[in-house]
Amino acid sequence: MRILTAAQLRALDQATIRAEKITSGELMERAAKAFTKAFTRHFPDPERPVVVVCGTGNNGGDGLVVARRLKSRNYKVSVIQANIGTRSADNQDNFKRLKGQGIEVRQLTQGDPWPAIAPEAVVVDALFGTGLGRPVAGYWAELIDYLNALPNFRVAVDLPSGLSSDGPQEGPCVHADLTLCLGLPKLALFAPANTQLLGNWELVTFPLADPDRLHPEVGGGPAYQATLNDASELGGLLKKRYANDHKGTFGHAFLVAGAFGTMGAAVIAGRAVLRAGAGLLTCHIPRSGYEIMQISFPEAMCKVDTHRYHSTEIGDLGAYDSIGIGPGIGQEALTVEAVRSVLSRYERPMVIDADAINIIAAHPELLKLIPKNSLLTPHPKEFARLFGETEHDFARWQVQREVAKRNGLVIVLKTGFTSIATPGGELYFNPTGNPGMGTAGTGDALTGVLTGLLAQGYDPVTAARLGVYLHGLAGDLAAEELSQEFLLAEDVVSHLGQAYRKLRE
Ligand SMILES: NC(=O)C1=CN([C@@H]2O[C@H](COP(=O)(O)OP(=O)(O)OC[C@H]3O[C@@H](n4cnc5c(N)ncnc54)[C@H](OP(=O)(O)O)[C@@H]3O)[C@@H](O)[C@H]2O)[C@@H](O)CC1
Ligand SMILES: [K+]
Repeated sequence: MRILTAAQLRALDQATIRAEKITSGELMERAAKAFTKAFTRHFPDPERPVVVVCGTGNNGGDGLVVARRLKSRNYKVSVIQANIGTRSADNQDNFKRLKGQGIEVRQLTQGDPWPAIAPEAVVVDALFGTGLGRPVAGYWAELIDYLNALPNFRVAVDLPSGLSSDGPQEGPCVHADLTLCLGLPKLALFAPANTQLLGNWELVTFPLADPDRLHPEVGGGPAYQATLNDASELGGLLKKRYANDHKGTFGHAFLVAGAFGTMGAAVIAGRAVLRAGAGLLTCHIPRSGYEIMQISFPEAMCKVDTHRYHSTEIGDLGAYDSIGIGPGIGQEALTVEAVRSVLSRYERPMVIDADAINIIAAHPELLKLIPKNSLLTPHPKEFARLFGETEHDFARWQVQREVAKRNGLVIVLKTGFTSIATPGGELYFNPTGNPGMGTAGTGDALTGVLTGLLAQGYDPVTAARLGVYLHGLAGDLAAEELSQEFLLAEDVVSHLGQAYRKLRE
């Protein structure tokens, strides 16, 4: 699913109107109908009052339609009409259509005292959406502050009013508890900095023209800013397994992980390699980790380093279909040389994580040794160490894209909505995962999953998209069963089976 800019979304609306021979009012009706359906799912009790705060653009127009539709379902709904500017045509029409419906409408004009809102009411925020042209200021900014200070539950129509859809946040913004985003996702939904403003968000879909078919009109195509991975597409990318396949078919993965005190990272990552479906796994570990590995994970073969505590000399790499390197390896001088040697000798895409990333950050000349199309999986701090600090999320995505393209790498930036930048210049966002996965070892599990997918012959971009999705989905399924608080990395790994099953459905 494409992620469009506000301008592209406007063009897509027009393209939909032309292609389907509908009016803009009918499109607004579609959007508001879908919103109302989602809203009543969240708030099934029609006795709970709903106050829709509407602006004068089409976001406000949506709010007016929502009010009318909720009223027809017997909700106790009223409208606060903020007279911000000139009404859009569809706003005007829908304002007229409110007459005679028995909906209380309170007008709010600059300078008016703030309207009283009962604390139990759900506030529907329809002041501004994607048409925000500048930071909100003056009286309307104070209205946003007023709404934010209320104890009420706030539901944003499309976006929290005041949120910049395509760039860093400027100016005041409604703090939504729930955002029901209309049609297609906007980049702002994925920015970690916006988490508090958006609350939980959901996409509310309704029929819109396909932006890929209409991209000349929408100004998109390669210029679309990003794509949200969805199950329907990813499910189709899973490889089939055939009766005569055997462990050789599914690849032999090699993992360089663990050191004295961090052998858990090797165990978790190793399990994930095989649970993701690789046929064979060899782990390179320091001598002191040998018993730990063999006892806790008998399915793995071990190659033991000459050093007791660290990996220092890594032998022949020719036999392996994929390599994962980094979890728990530390940054000892001899380990740095071992990483350098692996990077310079292996010629296929590999997975580079954790300490291997920190080693590369400390020795930038290593970046050039990384085999083309390899996967780098930094979290934001590691990303900053590698590629420098950025001012905001949007700038970081830009850098992520540039460095992926320039270096021919797949860069997996691990955030709430992990982003994947490809050598081809695309940016994908992942929708699965939950805060319960912010616990030790889940990153090691991801390294394992990605290494396991590469071993099975998935191309690196598909491996990244699938691996991040499956890992997050396994975490979601585990959290559903066990709670987010309880979650351990091994629960994520042990739910990979269910995640595969669900994705195949
Ligand atoms: N396909 C879909 O998803 C569909 C989406 N739809 C909906 O349309 C929404 C976009 O509607 P929109 O373009 O009319 O813009 P909207 O956000 O209502 O604001 C514009 C108004 O605000 C004003 N204004 C702007 N900034 C301001 C400021 N800082 N301070 C004060 N005023 C400011 C601006 O005035 P102006 O800048 O012209 O002075 C204008 O009056 C979108 O979010 C979705 O809800 C559906 O209806 C159809 C299908
Ligand atoms: K809004």
